[in-house]
Amino acid sequence: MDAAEVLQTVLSVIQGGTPIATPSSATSTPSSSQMLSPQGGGPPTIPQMIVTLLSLGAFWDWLKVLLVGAFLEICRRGSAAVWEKLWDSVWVTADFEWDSDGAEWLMYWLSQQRVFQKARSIEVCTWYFGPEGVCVNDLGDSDGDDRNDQVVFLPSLARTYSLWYRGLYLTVSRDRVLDAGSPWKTSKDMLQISMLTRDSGLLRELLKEARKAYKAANGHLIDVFVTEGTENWQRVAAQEKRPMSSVVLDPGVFELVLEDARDFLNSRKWYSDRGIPFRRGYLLYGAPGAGKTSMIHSIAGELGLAIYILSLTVTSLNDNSLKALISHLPKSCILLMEDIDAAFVRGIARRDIANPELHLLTSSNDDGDDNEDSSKGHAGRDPGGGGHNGVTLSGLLNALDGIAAQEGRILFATTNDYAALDPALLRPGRLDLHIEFGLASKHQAKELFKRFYTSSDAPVKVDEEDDDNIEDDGAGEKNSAYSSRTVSPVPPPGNATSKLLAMPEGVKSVYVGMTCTRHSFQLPQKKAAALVERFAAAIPPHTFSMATLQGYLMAYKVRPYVAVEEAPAWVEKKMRENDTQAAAKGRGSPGASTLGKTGTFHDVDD
Ligand SMILES: Nc1ncnc2c1ncn2[C@@H]1O[C@H](COP(=O)(O)OP(=O)(O)OP(=O)(O)O)[C@@H](O)[C@H]1O
Repeated sequence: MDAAEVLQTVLSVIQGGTPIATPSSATSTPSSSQMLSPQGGGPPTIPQMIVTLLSLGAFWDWLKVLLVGAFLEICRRGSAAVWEKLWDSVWVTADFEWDSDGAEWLMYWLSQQRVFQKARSIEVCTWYFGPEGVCVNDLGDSDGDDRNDQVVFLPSLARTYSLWYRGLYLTVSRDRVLDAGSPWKTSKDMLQISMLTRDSGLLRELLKEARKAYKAANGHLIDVFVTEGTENWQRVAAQEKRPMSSVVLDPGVFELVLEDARDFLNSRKWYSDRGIPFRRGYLLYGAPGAGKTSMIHSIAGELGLAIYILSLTVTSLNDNSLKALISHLPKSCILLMEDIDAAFVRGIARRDIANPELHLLTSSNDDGDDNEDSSKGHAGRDPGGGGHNGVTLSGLLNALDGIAAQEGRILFATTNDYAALDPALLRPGRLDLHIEFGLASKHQAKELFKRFYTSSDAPVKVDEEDDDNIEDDGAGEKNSAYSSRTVSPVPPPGNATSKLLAMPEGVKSVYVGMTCTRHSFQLPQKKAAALVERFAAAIPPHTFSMATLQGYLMAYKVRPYVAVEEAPAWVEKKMRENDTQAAAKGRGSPGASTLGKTGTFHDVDD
């Protein structure tokens, strides 16, 4: 009986009929079909079929093939598993997403390794420098200052680099894999590092070393994050730390905030012992251009904290995403909400969108005292001229101090309009310390002047002798054609600075703003002291913002004498402008450049 016959028999049995007779079965002596047929001529029973199958020689051949195949497959899989186990036992491997911090540290570490510097296959990138640009190299033919000349060397895709670390064999590879988490089936790059050792602690050591080297290289920078999508943070920049001395405030203000924040960061246990949420909030309010943002930047540098900037006016933001964003903050960081009043005026919905019939947003889903706070003085305030997002005041309050709010974060909120803020937001626990920033005081004007002309990293050398040649009335400087608004089209000859500003004869100066030809100017101490006093005397206190004064001095970057000389005229002109503006707007009396009602400032420029 051949295989076709057996198959036919089996099929007919399955179909419940009698076996189909084949020509061979019709002619031959008792065939399989006959054997399978019960004596009564009905369909064969299952035991009969089994007996028949076992009696077939081909069946045993098939069985042998099957068993050998199964055995070989088991061996293959077993050996693969054993090999994998063996491999795992001698290698320690770690995978990093390409845009993760770990990958960044390792990339920096790798960029310092000779093997990588000498690698013969490498990806050269001229547009991606990484958020910190720490892996940036120049090609050796420039001083490296020009970003256009710089490149970054990345490991090539799907290539493995081998090197030695503390005498251990190490491989690094970069691969592109399918992003399992992405609904769009996008791919992502992964950095894999494997070390030939059984001690996973060594990989941790390597990571620590890479992080330390990276941080050391970044010691002068602070990380700045913004929201990515609506629930995640993305690092967008690493900015140079701003020296504390560059923010000129009245004595003690900067120190007060800095020490308070420092003290807070060191008091985690104190807070937890007393069951107080470990969070601190500062509100910096006052005149535009008074140094609020500058101070936050500088404090972040002093404390070594990253800044997370959250704009409440983003239209895609809602209560849930706000909560998610705040709960995704790291343990210690600065959360910056700039112009928080703008959120109230333009973006934030003061009605609870879940309960639109509520005219005033109450915090019944928050905690008790907000009810009372929220109802003070803000009823009927128009939520603003459109652009609403889904953030409600209670959503904001919850996000700031609800259960999910991150512990250890420092919140800095800034506003130019203190009165626009809801009292619920201002209460201790949310914004604990409110610091007012006024227009420039005499002290600030003096310090700003000193900062311009007496301290600089790369001063233009002016020795006493040269300096003495500059007449104190600034006549020498006056002709230097170095000014923001009055530029002589054809500068007087023989002046190095002026040459750079030279324009073809007959062509009028067409620009306003500041030109920059020399980096800085350094006055000798004794001259500086005298000029500082004269400058401060010319500037009326609490009349101009620091940004305005800075703008003025920028126009006289290398002409301190003229800056002092022309200050009274400039002040007069500015005051006049301001009066005209105030009169035009019909808001306030002439000279309304000074502090208005509490918390609201008007600068002559603003
Ligand atoms: N107190 C200050 N000391 C030094 N520079 C200052 C000071 N205030 C303002 N400036 C300068 O003015 C410019 C604007 O400052 P900054 O952005 O810090 O002001 P702000 O108070 O945050 O303004 P706004 O409320 O409009 O955001 C910056 O270039 C900064 O260097």
